[in-house]
Amino acid sequence: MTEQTSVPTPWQTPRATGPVLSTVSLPGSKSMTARALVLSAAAVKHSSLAEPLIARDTTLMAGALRAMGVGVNTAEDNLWVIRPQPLHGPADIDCGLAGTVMRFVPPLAALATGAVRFDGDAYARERPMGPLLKALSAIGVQISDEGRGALPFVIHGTGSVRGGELTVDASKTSQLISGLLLSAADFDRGLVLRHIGPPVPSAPHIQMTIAMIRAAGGAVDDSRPNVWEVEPGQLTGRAWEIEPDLSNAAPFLAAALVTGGEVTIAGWPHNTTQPGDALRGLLTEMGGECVLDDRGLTVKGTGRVKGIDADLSDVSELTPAVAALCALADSPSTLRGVAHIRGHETNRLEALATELNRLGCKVEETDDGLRIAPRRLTGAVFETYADHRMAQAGAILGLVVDGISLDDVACTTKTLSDFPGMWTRMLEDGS
Ligand SMILES: O=C(O)C1=C[C@@H](OP(=O)(O)O)[C@@H](O)[C@H](O)C1
Ligand SMILES: C=C(OP(=O)(O)O)C(=O)O
Repeated sequence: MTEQTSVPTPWQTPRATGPVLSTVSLPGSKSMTARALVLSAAAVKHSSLAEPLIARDTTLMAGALRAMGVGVNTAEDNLWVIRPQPLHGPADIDCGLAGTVMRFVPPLAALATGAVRFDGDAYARERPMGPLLKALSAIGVQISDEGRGALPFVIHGTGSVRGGELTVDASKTSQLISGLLLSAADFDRGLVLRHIGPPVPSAPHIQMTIAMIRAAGGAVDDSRPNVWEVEPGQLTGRAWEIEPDLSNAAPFLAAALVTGGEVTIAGWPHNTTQPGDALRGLLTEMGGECVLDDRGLTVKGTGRVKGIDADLSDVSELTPAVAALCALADSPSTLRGVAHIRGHETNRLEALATELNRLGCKVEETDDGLRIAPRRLTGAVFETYADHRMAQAGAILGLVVDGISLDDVACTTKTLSDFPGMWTRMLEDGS
């Protein structure tokens, strides 16, 4: 595994000295790696993951499965091998700050025998878990959470889950739907899951879940709006090929936009369920020129960024990078549809407003997003709130604003093992 480049704290983000010209290879998708691991653990035969993401979130996911008895061999960086075993407690699961671990593992743990205890980082205890715990209780799973509806909690598995009809409110996170669907083929009656409430965010991530369950041999009916049905049945093991993480492409492509450079992300898939694919449209609207060809996705900027009015509900994890671009744009922007990112790694709307305002931008939080009026920015410490995407947003700004430093860049290991090294190498390639 690549080690994180040793960097001082605070980290002075590097300033671009000219247009950034680089080709970047990104590690595997966090979301696909997490799903492939869970589906492999629930399968009847062994599976492999080619080019998995090796970063904190996926290492914690591998650890969670191992703790319940699954054979997870990560000795080869580019080929992990998963051997399913009967799931059992007692087990302690560290969720870190990973939404995927805290939402995808509890339904699987409910299929184990014994007690499986979940906890995580300080802020993980603030992230929305109540609706998932309520949903699991409603299908017969015994949970001790002392009424908190949050981490820490214990799932007392009996080796089977009834499943059947279930109604949830997944407006706070799509991961509630994905987590339940990923284990539902192993529930006695499968699952008929119905969402009632404000719209579910991050719809492409649900499509990714469905596509991957089908690829593992599961039967999913998603023909009715807000209803997902998984038939009970056995999942097969398979060879998963993990695509590059397109959400992590955001800061690198943004570098082309703000410096008038040209950045290629190698191996960009031509067909994908990853929400990061929407960067092509977003960055075009913001003034870039995007070309998808055999080399990958190339974004060329002019150095001039246009403000946008955009509903980011499908691609909410891109909000910090897009907000950084908006702060550097030549016209105001409105970002909508992302109220729920107040429950991401930190309250991202509040954090973005605070940090961008600290640099001199004029940012207002709305009910479901941000209004951003660009101003001349001046350098300061950009606080990351342990959030990898806040750190990436700060790094984008630091390319063109003197004197920006991040209080903590190590938080980027959540989804990239060496963001500072990759960022510095991108600038060394040509700028
Ligand atoms: O299922 C997934 O892999 C994810 C779903 C989304 O969560 P929300 O629905 O909470 O936004 C996304 O923001 C997160 O980074 C990854
Ligand atoms: C929201 C995110 O992560 P998580 O999977 O922890 O929810 C993210 O990576 O932007």
